[in-house]
Amino acid sequence: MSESPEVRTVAESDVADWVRAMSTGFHLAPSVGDEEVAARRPLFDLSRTQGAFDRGRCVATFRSMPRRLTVPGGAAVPASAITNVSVTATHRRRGLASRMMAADLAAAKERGDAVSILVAAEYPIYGRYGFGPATWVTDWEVDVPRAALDRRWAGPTDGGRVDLMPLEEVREFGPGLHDRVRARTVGAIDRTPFWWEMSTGQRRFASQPWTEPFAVAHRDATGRVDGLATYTASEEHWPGKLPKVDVSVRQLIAASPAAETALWRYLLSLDWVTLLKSGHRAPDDLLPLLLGDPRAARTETHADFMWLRPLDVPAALSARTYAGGPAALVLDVHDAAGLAGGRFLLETDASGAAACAPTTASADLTLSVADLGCLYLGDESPVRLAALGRVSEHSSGAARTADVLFRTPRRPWCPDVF
Ligand SMILES: CC(=O)SCCNC(=O)CCNC(=O)[C@H](O)C(C)(C)COP(=O)(O)OP(=O)(O)OC[C@H]1O[C@@H](n2cnc3c(N)ncnc32)[C@H](O)[C@@H]1OP(=O)(O)O
Repeated sequence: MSESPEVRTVAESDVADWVRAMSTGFHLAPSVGDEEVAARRPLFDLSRTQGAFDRGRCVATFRSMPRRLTVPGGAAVPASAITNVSVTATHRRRGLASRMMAADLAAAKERGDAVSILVAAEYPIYGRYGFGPATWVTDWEVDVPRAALDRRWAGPTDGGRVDLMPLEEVREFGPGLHDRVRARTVGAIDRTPFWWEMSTGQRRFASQPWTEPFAVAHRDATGRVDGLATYTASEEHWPGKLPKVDVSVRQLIAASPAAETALWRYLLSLDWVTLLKSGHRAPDDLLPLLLGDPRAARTETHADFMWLRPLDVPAALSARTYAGGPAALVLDVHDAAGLAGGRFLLETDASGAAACAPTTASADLTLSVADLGCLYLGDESPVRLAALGRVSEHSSGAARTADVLFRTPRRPWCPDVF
């Protein structure tokens, strides 16, 4: 075997080769034009962008970005969001991804990030690095004619209204609305100006063909924008003279159930539309139960989505709120990488607030840092993990106590691919 490639942060002069390597690793294209490199360049913080170089050529890519992650109770914790992890096929399974991951996690820990997050391309990759699936997604396809909804729907009847909106206005209203939605959505992350420019066509990548979406906003009775949906429609077909159009939702965010309901009703009442593709939603999204016949919403995808790795257990656990307090629980967290493990006392009060600090008291529960990642946003059940043998109970009923404390009434949801 040839000598081991050099793993390091990239310099400005490496960027084009790094983008080419990432494009190769993701099977996008073997070469990348200057225009595409320039379009992607604002995304990279070079101090957080790593590459592996073999004889001067980039063969592996990895970068991370600062994000704020909403946790139960509405606080946002500093998160290191990992993306663009790729190793060229000729260099796989030699530990390159592991070396870049170790360097990035150590830097995130050093910076004081509470957690690292990522969207896993494949389930088996990231558990070994201490990540566990913290949010899941469901995509539905609604057979609209079978949805048993009144097709005479003509807009909200509670004083709200639904209006189509040009994309310039989406850029104006979207960020403020998203901040409100994010504060009430456990698992959501902040969106950058770049995100809004990409999603509204102001910035484009040559490799990604652009279709301008329709945008529709919901305003409450006071006229304030409190919901936004963007969507595209397929070409229409007329089999047997019956109109047939698919609508694909790109995003649907809402700051109230009324806005969310009105936007789904609008989409489900579009004339000619026979199929509505929801895109990635929380598994307990309102959508199926808004239908007269929820079976008309067929689950197209149900899968893990955002994976989370605790880096600072006391900071992460004391940032969120808990149900059923006051309570105390000692967690023994195992972390093979030596970044976040230890024994911690979690104490919650009746308001849901918590303190968490290292302790020498005996443990109630033992679990891996990856399984703490599964529990952190409230999605997974400690009782279920105990049944699987992944959480060990040392005091009777401790898993059940943890279940009451950690789980949330609604499931966490990260609306964005990153
Ligand atoms: C957040 C994101 O960016 S997700 C995108 C991830 N990228 C992709 O899926 C693109 C295609 N795949 C790749 O580029 C590479 O295969 C990667 C990045 C997934 C892995 O890179 P490698 O350098 O081969 O990983 P590395 O050699 O460090 O492997 C470490 C361990 O993970 C295992 N592993 C790596 N990838 C996979 C996989 N896809 N499925 C199962 N196990 C895997 C290896 O077998 C190895 O196991 P071991 O420690 O028991 O020997």
